[in-house]
Amino acid sequence: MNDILDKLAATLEARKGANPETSYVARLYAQGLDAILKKVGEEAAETLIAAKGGERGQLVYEVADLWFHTLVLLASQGLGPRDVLAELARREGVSGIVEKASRRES
Ligand SMILES: N=c1c2ncn([C@@H]3O[C@H](COP(=O)(O)OP(=O)(O)OP(=O)(O)O)[C@@H](O)[C@H]3O)c2ncn1[C@@H]1O[C@H](COP(=O)(O)O)[C@@H](O)[C@H]1O
Repeated sequence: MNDILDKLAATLEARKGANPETSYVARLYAQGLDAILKKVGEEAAETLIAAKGGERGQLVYEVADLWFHTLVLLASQGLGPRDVLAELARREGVSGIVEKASRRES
């Protein structure tokens, strides 16, 4: 399942030297962080609308757009999906309720 994430991450890295005329990703990089953040925000909003609309296929489509743009954001910051997967792995098995309570104690 991570194959596609690794492949996409490699493509996003390679696009750092690509032509913004021919590459959507290179265009986003060239537009800068605020433009990438704007797309992440838009895709998050479209995900909310899709979820409220109740059409499962549309929700998957919008979440794919959201994940894609967050991967562009990570790449722009020198990060990648493996960093996020490592964080999720670190959290694995720790209940959110327990984790939140431990934050209050410290
Ligand atoms: N997975 C994606 C992917 N998902 C979504 N998108 C693009 O993200 C944009 C989403 O924008 P919106 O949904 O807001 O639609 P829009 O209104 O057309 O967009 P805007 O005019 O608002 O920018 C569209 O242009 C989609 O085509 C993607 N573009 C590229 N990829 C991957 O990135 C690779 C590199 O792409 P290029 O850099 O373009 O070669 C591709 O081979 C794909 O694997």
